[in-house]
Amino acid sequence: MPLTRIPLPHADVLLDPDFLGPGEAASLLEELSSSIAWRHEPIKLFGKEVMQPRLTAWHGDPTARYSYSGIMLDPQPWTLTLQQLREQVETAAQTHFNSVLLNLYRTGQDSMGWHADNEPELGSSPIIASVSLGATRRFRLRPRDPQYLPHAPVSLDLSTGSLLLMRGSTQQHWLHAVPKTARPTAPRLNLTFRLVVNR
Ligand SMILES: O=C(O)CCC(=O)C(=O)O
Ligand SMILES: [Fe+2]
Repeated sequence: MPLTRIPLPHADVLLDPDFLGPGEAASLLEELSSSIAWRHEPIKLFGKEVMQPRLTAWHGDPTARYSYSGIMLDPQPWTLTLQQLREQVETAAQTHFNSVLLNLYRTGQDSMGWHADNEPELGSSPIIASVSLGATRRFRLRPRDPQYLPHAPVSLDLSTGSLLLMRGSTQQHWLHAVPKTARPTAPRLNLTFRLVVNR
C-alpha cells in the first residue's frame, strides 16, 4: 500500500501501514532488539532529572549531533541494517536522512510524553519518518494551541511494519505522544529518521 495522507489541518502526515512485510518487520525487530546498544537515559522535566520511560539509541552521520530534551546525543555509527532501512525509507519519503533515533517501549508502561520534534537542529519544517516494529501502540496527535487550531485529538494505531511521515508544518502546529496502556503489551521498537542540519 502506498503512503496515504491523513486529513489534518495545518499538518502533513502520511501513513503506509504495510511499508514492510510481516516477515521483514519480525526479523528487523529481532535483530535490532538484540544488536542495538540500548541506553536508559535521564530526561530533564521542569528542571528535574527523571529516567525516560523507554530505552533509546541514536545512530547517524558523525556530524549529526543533536540535543534532545536537554541531553546531548552523540550518534553511534550506522550499522548495515540501519543503513539498509534508511535507504528504503529515503526512497519512500523521497528525501535524505542523516540520523535515526530508536525507541524501545518494553511494556505498555513505557511511553512518550506530548512533544513536538521542533528542535532548531531539525530546521524550520522537519521531515520525520517513523518506522514501527512489534506491538501495535496508539500514536496520538493534538493541536499545540487549541485556541488557534480547534481540533479534537487524533489517534493512529501504528502496527508492525508501518511507516508514518510527518512533514511541512506538522511540528509547528501539532504535538504527538505514545501514551501508556494498561493492557498487557509486547515490546515495540520505533525508529524515527531525521535530518539534522548543521548551523
Ligand atoms: O514511538 C513513536 O511512535 C513516536 C516516537 C517519537 O515521537 C519520537 O521519537 O520523537
Ligand atoms: Fe516525536
